[in-house]
Formats: sequence, C-alpha cells, structure tokens
Amino acid sequence: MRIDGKPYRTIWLAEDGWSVEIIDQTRLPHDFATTRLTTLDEAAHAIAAMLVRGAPLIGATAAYGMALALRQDPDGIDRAYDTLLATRPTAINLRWALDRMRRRLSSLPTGERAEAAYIEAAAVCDEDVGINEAIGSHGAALIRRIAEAKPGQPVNILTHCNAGWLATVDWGTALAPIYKAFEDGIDLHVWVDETRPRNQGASLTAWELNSHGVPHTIIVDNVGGHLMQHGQVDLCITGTDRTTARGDVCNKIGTYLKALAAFDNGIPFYVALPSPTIDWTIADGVREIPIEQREGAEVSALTGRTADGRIETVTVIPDGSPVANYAFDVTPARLVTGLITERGVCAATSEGLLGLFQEKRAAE
Ligand SMILES: CSC[C@@H](O)[C@@H](O)C(=O)COP(=O)(O)O
Repeated sequence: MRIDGKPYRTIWLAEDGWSVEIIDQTRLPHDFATTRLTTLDEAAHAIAAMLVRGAPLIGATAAYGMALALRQDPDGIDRAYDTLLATRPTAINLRWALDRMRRRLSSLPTGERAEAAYIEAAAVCDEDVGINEAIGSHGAALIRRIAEAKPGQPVNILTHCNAGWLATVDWGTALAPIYKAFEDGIDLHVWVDETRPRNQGASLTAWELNSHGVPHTIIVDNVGGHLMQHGQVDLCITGTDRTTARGDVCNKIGTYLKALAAFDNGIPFYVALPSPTIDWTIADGVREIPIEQREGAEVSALTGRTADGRIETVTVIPDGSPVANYAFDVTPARLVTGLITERGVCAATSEGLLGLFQEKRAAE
C-alpha cells in the first residue's frame, strides 16, 4: 500500500535492525503515526490495546514480540508465549504464529534463538503478504464475473469491519480482491459498514479506500439489509478471525446479521480466508470459539475530532446503564457462499477446506 506515494507495510523492522515499527491504528483516521516496539510488554500492549489489530497482523506482531522477548531473555520462550497469547482470545492467528515460533526456536541453543526468531518473524510477515495477494487475485476473478454480467454499472460490494491492508501485513484479506479488481480497471463501489463500537469500518476501511482512490460510501451498521432488498449490493466480502474445520466463520460482531440478510436476499456472501486463520481443532464455531468481550467504554463513549482539530471523547449513554460489548460473532457455514483462500475459492465445508489444505491439516 502506498501512503503519500511511499510504499508501506503495517509492521517492519526499524533501521536499528532490532526494534519493530508499527502504525498506531488507534490514531487513524485523524493521524498517520508510527510507533516503535522494543520489548515483549510493548508488543503485548500494542495487540491488547489495538494499536495493531486484525487477525493476520495480530499474528505477525506476536511473532516479532517473541523476537523482542528472546533478545532480552533467550530462555523466555514460555513467558513470551503466555504473555502474548493472553492479549486477545478470538483470532487464531495469534496462537498459530506463537506455536510456529515456539516450534522453530525451542530446540535451538539459547545463543541462536534471538536471531532465528527475527528471521522466522520476517518469514511470517512475508508469507502473509504472498497469501493476501493470492487471495486478491482469486477474489478479483469473482468480482470480474459479476462486472461482466452488468456492463456499464459498478459492482457494489459490502464489507464489514476492516479486513484490509491495516489488518494484515499488506494487501488485506477482504479488501485484497477489491484492490486487485480496482487496479484491473473494474468499475466498483464499496459499502463500508461503520462497525460499532470501535468503528473499524468508518475509521480504517474508509481511510484505506480513500487513500487508494477506491469509490466507497460509509453506512451505519443496520443499513446493509435495506440496501440488499433494493438491489444495491452485488456481493459481500468479509474477513475472519477464526474459521473452523467445517467452515463456520468468526468475524467482527455484526457479520452474522449481514450474512443472514444476504442469504434472505440471494446475495453471495464470501469470506476471505488466509489458511493460518483455520482452526483445524474445532468444528462448531458457535459453541467452541471464545468470543472476546471488551470494556464497556467502547460502547458508552465515542471519540472524534472537533471542528478546531482536537481529539475528544464524549459519553453517549445515560449514567448507570449497563453495557455489554461482544466483539465477535459466528456465521454458520451454511450462510457462507464460498471461502476465498490463497489456493482458490472453496465451499465452506470440511470437504472444501480439505480439498485445498489437506497437508496443512495433517501437519497441525
Ligand atoms: C483480515 S482481518 C479479519 C478480521 O480480523 C477482521 O475482519 C476483524 O474482525 C478485525 O477485528 P479487530 O477487533 O479490529 O481486530
């Protein structure tokens, strides 16, 4: 992704060769600011406080967090593993990245661990970029087919939360097909769900699409069904934080309701799925995926920029009203038209996933 003409990933090794730079996503869309991670605790804080977020980027940050930890204490694999794993419960990429790092590092002599950890973390990042670009190509082919069926009119795509460049190391998952199709000259337009309570759609997806020049419109979370009933959505594409072995998909809260509305209106509902986001150990997403509950202040307050440029937070609920803040929900596989993976599009079924990733399942 290019910001002000300069190519950026969302996480990279700093010029000193050991600290790690990230974009502080809590400051977007108002400021594009980077910040430096130098310790395990800083990496854990960046994930928990959502300076970085999105399943693939959480995994990549955890991998670098392990490298930062081992630089300080080469015997600290288990402490780093436990500290990082405790940051967020739902995105399986976190555990996937930590398991991969621990497998690679624990048999090495302590003196070799830190260097090997940096190499492995860089490999996690590079692989993420390749996976997402491939998802982009497979998904763009779907968009192209729809475009051919409605010449002279834009393809209207609805997306939820931010499964874009900012949620990954580069490209995004749900937004990768959109970027690829846009670069191929396909006429398209994106409906961006605002995605309360943290507004990742309004703040992050809209910022990304805007920076890239992709036509889009921000809508509040409950508009999607109405648009679908009136023929204004051709397809939905969302991301996923964990997909079960039978194709149930867990993503940002509200995704399930969009999938239900799409099903009722006969609109294709695709989920962009990098293979590290598959949890082969579980089948029933509703019963088995832990759903993160975050602090009530995310619901009770809104933060924004005032006309004179100050960032302010205001309360929008009555004093004393209790709040519940479920951050994710599960969309059952039967509501998912297809999974767009780095190896192609498959059915959201165990057969579909095994058809593409048999050997990965066997290796888990
Ligand atoms: C490619 S990212 C897929 C998901 O991680 C994304 O859709 C999402 O729900 C992110 O949630 P967040 O709470 O912002 O980390």
